[in-house]
Amino acid sequence: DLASDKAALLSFRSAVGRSILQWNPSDQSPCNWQGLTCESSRVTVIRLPGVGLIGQIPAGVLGNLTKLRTLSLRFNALSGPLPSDIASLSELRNLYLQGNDFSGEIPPSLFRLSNLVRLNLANNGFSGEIPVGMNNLTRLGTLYLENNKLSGSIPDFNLTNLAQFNVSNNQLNGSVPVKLRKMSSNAFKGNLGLCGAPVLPACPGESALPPTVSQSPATSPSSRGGGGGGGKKKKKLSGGAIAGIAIGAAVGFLLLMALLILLCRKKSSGRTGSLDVPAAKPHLAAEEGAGVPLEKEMDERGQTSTAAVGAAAAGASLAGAATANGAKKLIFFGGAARVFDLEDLLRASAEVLGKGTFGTSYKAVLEMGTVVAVKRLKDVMISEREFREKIETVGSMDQENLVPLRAYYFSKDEKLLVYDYMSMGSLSALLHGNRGAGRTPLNWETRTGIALGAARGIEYLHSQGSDVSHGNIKSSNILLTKNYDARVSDFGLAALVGPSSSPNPNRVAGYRAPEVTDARRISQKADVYSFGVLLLELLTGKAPAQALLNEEGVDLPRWVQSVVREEWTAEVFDLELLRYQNVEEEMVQLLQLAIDCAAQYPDNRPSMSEVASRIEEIRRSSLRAEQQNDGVELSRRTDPVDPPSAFD
Ligand SMILES: Nc1ncnc2c1ncn2[C@@H]1O[C@H](COP(=O)(O)OP(=O)(O)OP(=O)(O)O)[C@@H](O)[C@H]1O
Repeated sequence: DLASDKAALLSFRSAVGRSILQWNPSDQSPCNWQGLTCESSRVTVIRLPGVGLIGQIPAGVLGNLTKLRTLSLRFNALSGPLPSDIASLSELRNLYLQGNDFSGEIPPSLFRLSNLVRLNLANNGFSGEIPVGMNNLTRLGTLYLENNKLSGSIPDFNLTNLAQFNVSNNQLNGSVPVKLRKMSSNAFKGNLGLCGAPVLPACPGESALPPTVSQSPATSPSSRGGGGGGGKKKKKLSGGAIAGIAIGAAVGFLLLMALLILLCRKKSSGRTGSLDVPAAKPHLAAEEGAGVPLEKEMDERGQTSTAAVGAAAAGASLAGAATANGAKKLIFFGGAARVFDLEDLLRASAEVLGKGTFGTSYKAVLEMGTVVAVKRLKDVMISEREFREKIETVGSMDQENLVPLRAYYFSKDEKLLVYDYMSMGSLSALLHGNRGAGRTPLNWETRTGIALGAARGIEYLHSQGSDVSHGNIKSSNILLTKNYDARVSDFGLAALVGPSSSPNPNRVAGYRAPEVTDARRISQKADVYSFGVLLLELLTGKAPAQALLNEEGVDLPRWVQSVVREEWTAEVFDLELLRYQNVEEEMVQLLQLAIDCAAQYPDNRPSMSEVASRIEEIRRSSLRAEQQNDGVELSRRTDPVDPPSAFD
């Protein structure tokens, strides 16, 4: 009953939180104590993330809280073994203990908790093997065990609901069970002895083995200690054979990569360039011939000479760009200074930025050092007059959160759009591009600033008329200046191109509102939905379904709603945001706004101006929270230097 819950909590407090938890023992009920939730006069939720709990949880304490459904003690300094009486918490659904100093084995009794849905033991010092008993947790959807000292092989899990899984940075070895190989490759990295999953080395003799048989440590590619254990002598591979297999596999892999790169280069020398560009730094034409002058490519139109292919690999080109027939000129918008002409543009060296719905985008570095982004449109079916009319409308849109269209070129064969080059790339690249060690985390202030900028850009577009919408809001269309100011790109282009170029359903699937069945029938409310998904992406750090090439994404609105329904709101946030404890309230407010935007029925979604003012208010309130808590560091990144712009 509640009295025994209270007694257990007080024992817990005196063991690990005496000076931290301001729980008043003379209160009759513990239900109003910090971090607790009660239901039907029992404690059902303990949520004490990052409050400074320290020490060992004694046995016989937590086990008394028999109605507990959620226990979150993440990011504290709890140590020692996990008490085995946790097994008495038969109603427990969510156990979050990541970011502590727990040690010892994962207690097998944990696997009696058959209601467990989420188990996060990451970033601790757990050792020993992952118990096979995990298979009893049939409802388990999340299992995070990364950054521990777990050894042995991964048991052959048969958990049908498991959607989130990570065992990276342990000491595991052997073959990754077949059912887990669909998980992201990041889930297994940092375990020198694992094989079989994407990116990991292939398991030696894999094809000869039944796919679910785990490799013994002695046969894993990097087994330590010479494979002495086991005692089974038959067919044991010699050290030489293992080395041979490993070298063979490595050489094979390198050859495959070389072949792929060659294919990609061939592709990028074609008329329309290629998406598959190496992540090359900008090249000036003068620099060791790394970039290809556009003009040269123009002369060689249609021909894929070896020289062009080779050069295009380092600095791709606007191959086959405009036939500069003298009469045609670059048309500049507004008051933009005509600092270069078509000739300059064609002589610039170019690098493919990517291939999108409307064509291929290039970064072009002009001889005078000016950098611009050039979009080469494909499938423009409308007449020249119509094109000029429509592009004039796009060019006249002038708002600080839009990527300005500076100029265009129109000829029968070629349509080019010239934009300011955004040096920090897209929000998509920033969020998902480099999750490795060298990554600078994106702080709360920067994220909300980007959200606000993007919202204002879209709000401006919507203010141009009730039938004006963007139609393709997604994180790769939110570009960033050197100060991380957001600029919306790709607006107004849908009207220029033919039906075959309407946004590829697969590439926008994760952002598309449920009512949009024809990608060309877009609306302002559909933009709001896409923006809601973008907010969820900013908050969770997860990519929406199909937003990233080669990587699975998440149906963000559905996922977030399911987590929030289970009162686990705090768990949706990107780990990088968890350090900003003082703005938790604002994070939840922004999450609520995202959910409102992604409402199923268009009429229930707010307008973009309401969205922008709600973000503004959230930012104001974060600022107040920050000022009250000036111990928390919310410093901005060091600003990198932009290349010179022609239009500053
Ligand atoms: N002005 C620009 N400055 C810097 N990078 C840009 C610029 N315009 C586009 N890019 C980058 O070039 C790449 C290709 O962009 P593009 O707009 O052609 O396609 P997309 O945004 O990937 O897809 P879609 O056309 O479906 O929106 C993207 O990574 C984008 O971030």
